Amino acid sequence: MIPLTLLTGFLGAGKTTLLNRVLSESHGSRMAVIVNEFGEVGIDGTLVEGAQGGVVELANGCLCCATRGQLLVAIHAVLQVAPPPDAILIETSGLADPFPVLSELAHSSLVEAVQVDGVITVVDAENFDRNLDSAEAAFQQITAADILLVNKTDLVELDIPGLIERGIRVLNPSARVLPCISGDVPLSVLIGARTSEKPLPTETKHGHDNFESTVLDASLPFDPKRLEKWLGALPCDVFRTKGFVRVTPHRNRVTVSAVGTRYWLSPAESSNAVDRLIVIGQNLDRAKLQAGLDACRE
Ligand SMILES: Nc1nc2c(ncn2[C@@H]2O[C@H](COP(=O)(O)OP(=O)(O)OP(=O)(O)O)[C@@H](O)[C@H]2O)c(=O)[nH]1
Repeated sequence: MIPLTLLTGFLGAGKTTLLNRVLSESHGSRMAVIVNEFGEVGIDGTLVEGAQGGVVELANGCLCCATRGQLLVAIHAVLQVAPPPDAILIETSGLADPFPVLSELAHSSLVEAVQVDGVITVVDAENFDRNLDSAEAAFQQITAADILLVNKTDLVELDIPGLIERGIRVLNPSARVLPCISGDVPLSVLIGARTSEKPLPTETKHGHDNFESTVLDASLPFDPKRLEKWLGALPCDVFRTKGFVRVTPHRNRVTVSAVGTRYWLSPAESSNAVDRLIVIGQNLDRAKLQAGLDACRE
């Protein structure tokens, strides 16, 4: 049986950051990674580095609904690669309810081949309350977890992780809770994380709480100062922005990542990425967002 880990957590909580950390530390182990994105265009597949067992990207819909059938196809495909991977890690979209995914794994033709090794949920310490207030999926991600990583503790006051842990305990008393920065926890903690077989709900209330995604064209170079100003003033309904753009003066490609109005720009590793931004949020005004971005051009 090949161990399968489900990595979940709300939009921008730090799942890909943790995944890359795990991959960089899991020397010698062939890990296959399946990444799922809510938006129609996948970015995470480009941002995942070093999966020796391969990376499969499932974009255009959430694993817990639209892309459901595709997950089994993807796992079967991963298992057919020779030699088969030592472990499989699935990063769900930030809006995924993990329970339907677990239920599908439990009832599928895969029960003889893979075994759920644990559900790891990354919690964004800076946006804990907001995320829980905005989406049912944020509750389900906490409830389903074997391990909860309270991430981004560098961005909050010292007493906040403790308060978050108390809140988590109400929803999930049995999980292990660990505070961290950039998913920095020992790999040994994440392996074999399953604490107990949680009963799967017979019915799940499903929906994405009016979340939607849109793609903004970013094909011309930007003035970095204007871009930063725009990112730092995005409307409050924008939860997550990510993608690639080119910036002046040398037209270097950078990775853009923003959670709410907190943003990160870093040199892009990938040379074959497309210059565009994916925006995920509620009540998105695409025309206004594109106009705002266009105004940041050089
Ligand atoms: N300051 C700080 N930044 C962090 C930490 N963890 C992650 N980040 C940053 O937060 C942003 C989002 O992190 P990701 O790992 O992409 O989050 P994600 O959960 O994969 O996001 P989605 O899959 O798009 O929902 C990135 O720009 C990270 O560099 C942390 O502990 N502290």
